[in-house]
Amino acid sequence: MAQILKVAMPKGRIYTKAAELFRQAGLPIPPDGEESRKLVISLPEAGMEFILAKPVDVPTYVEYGVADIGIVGKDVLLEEERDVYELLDLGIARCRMSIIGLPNWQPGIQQRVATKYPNVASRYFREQGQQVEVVKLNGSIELAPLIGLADRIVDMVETGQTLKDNGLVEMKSIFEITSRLVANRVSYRMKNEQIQQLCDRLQAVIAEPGLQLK
Ligand SMILES: Nc1ncnc2c1ncn2[C@@H]1O[C@H](COP(=O)(O)OP(=O)(O)OP(=O)(O)O)[C@@H](O)[C@H]1O
Ligand SMILES: O=P(O)(O)OC[C@H]1O[C@H](OP(=O)(O)OP(=O)(O)O)[C@H](O)[C@@H]1O
Repeated sequence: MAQILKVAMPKGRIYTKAAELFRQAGLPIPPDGEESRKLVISLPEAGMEFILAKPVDVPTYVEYGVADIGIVGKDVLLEEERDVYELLDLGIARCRMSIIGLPNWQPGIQQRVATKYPNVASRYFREQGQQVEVVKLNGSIELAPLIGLADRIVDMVETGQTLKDNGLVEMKSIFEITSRLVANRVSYRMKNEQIQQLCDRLQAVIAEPGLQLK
């Protein structure tokens, strides 16, 4: 009898797209239950358990092995730098991480950058040889240049609507972002057959031409 495979799923934007991918791959997935507050959903007949987590916490659960595998945005992987094994680019929840500013931005003596991704931003500007002060915010990042907290931000851009509505411009795209399937290193060895099977099924769907999950 196979062991239970524990899957950390991010609540929010990624969930709906990941759930659709699982369905198309013929894999079990709990419904996108807005009406339920249940966070651990067992599907014993399928040999799986789903842990519904805050997206940023998925790599933590996987690194500690309380989840065997997880789905998470590349942005979070770059920021958190958890020791997990990246198995598959799912190609869903596609967006980009960009440097954004006011249209008239000029480099000043003191440069301040606001972001939800302080590690990624600090690394990026250091590599560029630019001295900037990085300020961590937790949301509505576009506010920062509008109200004078920072002269630029590092944030996600998908449709560009948020930028447009706030009169900001995308100065440079620094990373293409998609969601990834990650595994705990020990689980990957101990539950290799189950994980590989799931991976193969997802891979088959991702490889289908004309797949509309983006
Ligand atoms: N337009 C977008 N803006 C931000 N993230 C996006 C966008 N499109 C896709 N993503 C992906 O979705 C993930 C964010 O999902 P979501 O917005 O549900 O969570 P969150 O804002 O991190 O969580 P919470 O709202 O609980 O703090 C990102 O990590 C990224 O990989
Ligand atoms: O290019 P767009 O399609 O407009 O998407 C980008 C916006 O979406 C995200 O914000 P989110 O909705 O997660 O809110 P938050 O800023 O409060 O995190 C992101 O931080 C941008 O603000």
